[in-house]
Amino acid sequence: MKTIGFIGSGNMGKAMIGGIVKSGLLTPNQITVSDLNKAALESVYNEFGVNTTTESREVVKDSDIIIVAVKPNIYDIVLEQVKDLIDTNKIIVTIAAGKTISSIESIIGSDKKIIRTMPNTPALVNEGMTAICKNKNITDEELEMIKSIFESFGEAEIVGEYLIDSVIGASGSAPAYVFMFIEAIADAAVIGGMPRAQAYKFAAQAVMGSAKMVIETGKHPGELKDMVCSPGGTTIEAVRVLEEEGFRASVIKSVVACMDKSKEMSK
Ligand SMILES: NC(=O)C1=CN([C@@H]2O[C@H](COP(=O)(O)OP(=O)(O)OC[C@H]3O[C@@H](n4cnc5c(N)ncnc54)[C@H](OP(=O)(O)O)[C@@H]3O)[C@@H](O)[C@H]2O)C=CC1
Ligand SMILES: O=C(O)[C@@H]1CCC=N1
Repeated sequence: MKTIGFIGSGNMGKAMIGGIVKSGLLTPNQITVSDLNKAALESVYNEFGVNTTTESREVVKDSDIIIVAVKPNIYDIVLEQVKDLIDTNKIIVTIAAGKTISSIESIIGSDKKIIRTMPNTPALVNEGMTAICKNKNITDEELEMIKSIFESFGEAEIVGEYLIDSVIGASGSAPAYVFMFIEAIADAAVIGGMPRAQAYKFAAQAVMGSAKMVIETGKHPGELKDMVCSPGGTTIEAVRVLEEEGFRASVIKSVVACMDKSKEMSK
């Protein structure tokens, strides 16, 4: 495996660095990370032992694959600062919402190798979900190699770039809504007298187990829901109130708002 560099080691950069190091796909000395935030840099050094620098240009010089993990609004600034060091052998990997392949090509050149991805923070615990797309300069072997990096901390699928807005709605941003769901279930359990830490454990394990059932049984989520609802029982009462309160409609509306924002950021 080649050397990897990260520009930015915040929430998403750190989750990916942690995922790669814990998987053993690369050793920490094959990874170089830059960040302007010294605390963030210290944190990845202390936890994962990777090489660190405050200079993005060092990252580009030292790495075959460069993952740009800064906020979308400073992507262009960072790329402008390093573009003269990007040759036609290096692979630039983006993870930002709203940064299309053509917008990156317009900064670093359409002759460069570019991969656009959308990962999510569960990468930190080896349960990431990443969508990957590429520009015309990436070979099939390179695409597979990049996919294997993302598979080192979860699942990865190659998609057409037109699907990226849906990916952000379904997996990139989704952990936030799932955490809110877990928090709300736990709040209710606390109302019932359960200690908070125990409530998070019960709610989170129920969400994880349910997700696993969807993936492993292949059954329709509605069928799995029906299996929990005993006639005249407790669950159907919760389902009745969720429907009255517009639970599914509000989730759909929220995810569509997320996708719309992604489209707007891509203009
Ligand atoms: N968070 C998530 O769940 C996901 C995020 N993404 C994408 O990942 C990208 C990063 O998001 P996120 O990790 O949440 O953001 P963070 O703000 O947590 O991380 C970005 C890091 O980059 C640092 N930074 C700022 N400017 C520079 C620079 N010029 N050179 C090097 N480092 C710099 C920031 O420092 P400082 O704090 O001082 O600004 C910060 O530590 C975004 O583009 C986002 O769209 C994609 C999927 C999921
Ligand atoms: O909120 C955001 O814009 C980023 C993209 C997906 C998750 N976080």
